Amino acid sequence: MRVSVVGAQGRMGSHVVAAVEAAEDMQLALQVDSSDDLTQVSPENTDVAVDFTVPDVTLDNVLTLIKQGVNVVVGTTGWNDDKLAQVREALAQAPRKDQAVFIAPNFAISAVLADYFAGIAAPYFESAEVIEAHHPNKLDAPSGTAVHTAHTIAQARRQADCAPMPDATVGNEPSRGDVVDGVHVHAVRLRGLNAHEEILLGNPGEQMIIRSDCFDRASFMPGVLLACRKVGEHPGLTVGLDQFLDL
Ligand SMILES: NC(=O)C1=CN([C@@H]2O[C@H](COP(=O)(O)OP(=O)(O)OC[C@H]3O[C@@H](n4cnc5c(N)ncnc54)[C@H](OP(=O)(O)O)[C@@H]3O)[C@@H](O)[C@H]2O)C=CC1
Ligand SMILES: O=C(O)C1=N[C@H](C(=O)O)C[C@H](O)C1
Repeated sequence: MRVSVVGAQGRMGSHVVAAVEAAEDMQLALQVDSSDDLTQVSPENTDVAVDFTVPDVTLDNVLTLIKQGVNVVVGTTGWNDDKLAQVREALAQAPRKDQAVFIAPNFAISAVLADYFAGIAAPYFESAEVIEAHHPNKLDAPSGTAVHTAHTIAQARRQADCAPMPDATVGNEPSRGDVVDGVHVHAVRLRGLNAHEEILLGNPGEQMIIRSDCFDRASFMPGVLLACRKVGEHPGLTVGLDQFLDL
């Protein structure tokens, strides 16, 4: 499998380059950075392109790669329903019928399972809030993972017909964090940290905390390689590594 890496010199991209080089069933094809022409990536040299760039450019990159006729694995954050709809539309007009795009807010197994467990637990608690903590070089806030977890919690609570969460705060106090799909999300940026998430769940007299700590970017690599191997088996758009695990 020939894998090209877009954003190859970045913190994640450089790890992906090394992981692909070390994988016996993969061959590193092109390394693309911000000054390079993305249209050099094509089916002649690439089976899967992996994008770890920045939230502002990832949609355009994916649309270009779809037109180029290659499958895409995306780890970059910044996705919303409108952007995902544009990807689906582009895939419907793609050069190949079986073309595939896979987007994951997080490739680490601890984070994927934390999100999954949060969905199971959320209907059993009156309150749920998310705290994410990252290295201070991160551009976006809250993290893509925390946004995804907030939607997971909200969806599980809607399905279970839960009552609104108790909260007597008057007005939209910034100190209560961002509100994503009705769930409060708090973002910390601290030197020394990498990528961490806590899901706090509360009932009268009890609390449960689900926590994921990614101390090193090595934690994301098995998920990235799994996605490269699986993406071709799932034509269309797939979101979330949980879709490729037997959960
Ligand atoms: N899904 C997951 O598991 C994970 C997701 N992430 C996400 O991945 C993204 C990247 O994170 P990180 O590696 O830390 O960020 P970095 O800033 O270290 O890397 C981004 C890289 O993308 C390059 N770049 C910018 N624009 C383009 C472009 N148009 N074409 C090609 N390359 C471009 C940058 O180059 P230059 O500096 O020259 O502009 C830079 O090398 C973020 O959105 C982050 O949240 C991070 C970790 C795990
Ligand atoms: O920027 C990062 O570092 C990370 N970004 C992703 C996110 O925003 O959720 C995944 C992980 O948290 C690391």
